[in-house]
Amino acid sequence: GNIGKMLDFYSQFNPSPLSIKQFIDFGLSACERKSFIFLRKELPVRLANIMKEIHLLPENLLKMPSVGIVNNLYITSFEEIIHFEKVDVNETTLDKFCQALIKIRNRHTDVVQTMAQGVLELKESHDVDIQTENSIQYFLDRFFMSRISIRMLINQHTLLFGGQLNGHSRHVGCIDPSCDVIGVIKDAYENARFLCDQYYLASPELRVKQHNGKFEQKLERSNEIRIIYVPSHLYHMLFELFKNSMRAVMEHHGCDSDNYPPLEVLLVRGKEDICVKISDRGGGIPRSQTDHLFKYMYSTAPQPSKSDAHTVPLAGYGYGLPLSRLYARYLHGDIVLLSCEGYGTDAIIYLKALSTEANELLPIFNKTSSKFYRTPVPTADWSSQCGGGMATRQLSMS
Ligand SMILES: N#Cc1c[nH]c2ncccc12
Repeated sequence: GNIGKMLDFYSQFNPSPLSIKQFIDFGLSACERKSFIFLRKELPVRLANIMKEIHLLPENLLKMPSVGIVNNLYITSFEEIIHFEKVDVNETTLDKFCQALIKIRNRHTDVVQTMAQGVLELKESHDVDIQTENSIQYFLDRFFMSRISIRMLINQHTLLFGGQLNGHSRHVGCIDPSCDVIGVIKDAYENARFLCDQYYLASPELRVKQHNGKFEQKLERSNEIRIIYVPSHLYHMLFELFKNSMRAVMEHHGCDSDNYPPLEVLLVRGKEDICVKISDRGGGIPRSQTDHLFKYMYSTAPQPSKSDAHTVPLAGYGYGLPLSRLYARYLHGDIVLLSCEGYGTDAIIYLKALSTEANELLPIFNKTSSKFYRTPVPTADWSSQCGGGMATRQLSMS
């Protein structure tokens, strides 16, 4: 129908990534009209790009009830936004636009859980082959990244122009131009520790060290490490990693031990990277398992209902790790897990040190992405099957 035509039209455009610097400069000049003109085009472009990709999903997932629900949410929101395409720019339409954005943000609050429910419905109703699993991993990374970016644009506009006064805060929308990384680390640790104490009646201590490679000579002003970043994203990543590290330490050292090895956090500012390394002595995991922690299919298990969620030890894995890695990658950072099975795990959050390099990383709907869903799993080009082959016989001849 008409929606189909509008989707085709807007999905022809590539999303326009913004840098943190552009978010800041735009926010400081704070012109609601310019923001409206940009968003009434950019939001439909980002929505249309990911909506077209939903229809490339493996048939079995696409027909799951929960995926249908999410698809309808996107159609409703897309229709509401393109309504502003032709309106005159005046006080009234600017206010209506803000209200529409808030309504859309609320409508999509539970989309992550609903998609996880869709994956669960698929796991419980079909066998899932490797190709389907690869397509789901590829899609959900792009789908959740697109959602992170759309919510970022909506938050900036509603925070800057939604009427709430900024008070004396120096924040520009949800961006802190001078984010105190150590402060966010301590906040996330204290809140994860609270959950840990509630469940295990104990928790590992925290040791924080920092090395500011930028100020080699000690005489520099302050060697505090501050970056231009989105504190809520940084908090989300740290809170998730601290929960998982604490759970590993408490499960590995048995609940009777009275002193647990502390979590050691190292914060380093380099020329290109800011690193936050969380090291735990929680016994680690085998190398073969590490990848699974970032897999949506592996991380999807019947989630405890809201009521008993707090009884599960710091809640399964869920999508916390894959989502945290997407938050890091959204502004060209990353999260890497390096485990030594039998000893412990290092989790490293990489952030861009330069705000000019911290650009949005956005999925693009095009031939390349479409082809990914159709390409069969490549035939093996490395072999490790032992026994029976000629090579083995030759070896036995020698
Ligand atoms: N994220 C994270 C983790 C941090 N430490 C861990 N130990 C076992 C399994 C996962 C983790």
